[in-house]
Amino acid sequence: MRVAVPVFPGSNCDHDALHACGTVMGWDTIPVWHQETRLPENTELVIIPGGFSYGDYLRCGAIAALSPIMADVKRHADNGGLVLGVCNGFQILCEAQLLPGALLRNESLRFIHADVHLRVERADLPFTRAMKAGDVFRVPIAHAEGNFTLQPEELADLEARGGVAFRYCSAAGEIGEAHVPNGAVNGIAGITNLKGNVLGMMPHPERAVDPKLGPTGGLGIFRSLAEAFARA
Ligand SMILES: NC(=O)CC[C@H](N)C(=O)O
Repeated sequence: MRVAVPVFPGSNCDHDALHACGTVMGWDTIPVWHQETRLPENTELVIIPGGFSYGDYLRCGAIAALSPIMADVKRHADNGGLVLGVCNGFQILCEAQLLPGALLRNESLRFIHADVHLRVERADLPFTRAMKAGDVFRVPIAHAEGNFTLQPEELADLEARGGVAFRYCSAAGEIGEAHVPNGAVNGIAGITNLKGNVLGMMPHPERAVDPKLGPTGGLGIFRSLAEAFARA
């Protein structure tokens, strides 16, 4: 499987994505500077990494969404190619209108780093097919603007079409405001587009995949992608 990881000025989780996909999963993983206009030939998965692209100026992800490489990421997504946006990558995908909604400042107005639990809401996606609906996994968050929001009609539409991939929950899988770290509406931690080939999430699965470095709650997503490509 060939993975492209666009790198913007201020990205820092590109290295986590390269480690997870390259070292841990053994995939051919290529960093791509944001000024490039084409993804590498035969790219199957694009991971838009976390970080602080353009210093989070204007709004997180707003400037990166206009970077030259993003036109080719859109083409890749329009052709059904897989795109995973993590944290700042999720913010960039919303700003690029590849996903609906916006990430506002955390309700606490503070940067939060913590481990959270996520409940799988959709287990039929290329990103989740190795998991089951209702499964709970633990991954880290590290963000200042993870408070996902949508206009009420758009939110109703997102929920009705099953666009919510992951929700924050307790270790036992219970849903509720008490388990939402940032104020995100309906406890939404990750969403997918209509076709299910673009997924954005605030938590960092790519930081929880290597047993040498710590817990491996993020592996379900990478195993799902491996399965999706084995069957393709
Ligand atoms: N870890 C990240 O990608 C951080 C995203 C963004 N800079 C924020 O603080 O919300």
